[in-house]
Amino acid sequence: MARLSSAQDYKSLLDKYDTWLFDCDGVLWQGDRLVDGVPEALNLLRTHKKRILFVTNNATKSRKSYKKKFDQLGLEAQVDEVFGSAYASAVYLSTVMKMPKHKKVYVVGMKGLEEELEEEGIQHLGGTDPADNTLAEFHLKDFQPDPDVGAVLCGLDTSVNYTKLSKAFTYLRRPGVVFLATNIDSTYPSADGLLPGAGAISAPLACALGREPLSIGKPAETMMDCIKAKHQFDPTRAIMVGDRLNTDIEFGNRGGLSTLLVLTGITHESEVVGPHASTTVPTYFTNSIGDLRAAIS
Ligand SMILES: O=C(O)[C@H](O)[C@H](O)COP(=O)(O)O
Ligand SMILES: [Mg+2]
Repeated sequence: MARLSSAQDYKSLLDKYDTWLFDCDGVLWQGDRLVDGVPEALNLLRTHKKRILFVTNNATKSRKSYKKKFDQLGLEAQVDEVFGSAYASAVYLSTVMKMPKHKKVYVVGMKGLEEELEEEGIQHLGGTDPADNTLAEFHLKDFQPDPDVGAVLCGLDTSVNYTKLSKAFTYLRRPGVVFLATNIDSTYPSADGLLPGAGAISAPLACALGREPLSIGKPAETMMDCIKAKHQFDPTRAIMVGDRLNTDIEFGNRGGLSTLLVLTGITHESEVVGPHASTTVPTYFTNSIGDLRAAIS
């Protein structure tokens, strides 16, 4: 593992890698606050004709709504450069699980997840339905489960409540209903600090059921398969830039890519160097992707 520091270090990255995969939360931004130097770093890569892909476990937005966020933040991005765990989950349901068209997904999650399911022609319930977004007492005797629900899909849901968890739990106790999570990140790096992540949304169901969900997002191969279905690239000349060791860096390492860990999100330097360092090791690490500006001649 190498700590990047000199301008030559960053210039050599430009020479070595043609394809750059960027995690979003904690790398490009924290919440809606852009990390300093990101526009210049991305523009530098565009100028050098590098292929750029955005690979996020955040399932609150669809690819189209991510494109709006990029536009609002003044960052160049195309919809087909964005791969979110909401999209990967919808593709998994339609092309890997091949869920029959009459079957439905009960969603514990937000609008972005529903939008991606709709794009893939998958029926869904729950999610942002006002009837499920309530703090009213849940009465099991009054609940008529939809017999066509074939899967429960959990993503980051800032409006999670006991009604949603109870409906999801009831569905998941039925034979053959699949338990899926867009991702199981433990925490979410907001602009003002850490908040519970998507993993904290599916954890209550895993506890109640005594079984874990199948997680689709990084570091799972499903996300890499989703990317490679649209973009062919040489992993030996590709680099994954991320802020979380057990998702981004593990994802890149498993895929045979080089990896660059940045310290603008979840991971602290003490987890990378020193006696308590993680066994998941990046190829390189640096403070911020904004440091890439040193390569601007
Ligand atoms: O809890 C979550 O869903 C994650 O913390 C978050 O959204 C991760 O997004 P990423 O860092 O993969 O862009
Ligand atoms: Mg991140």
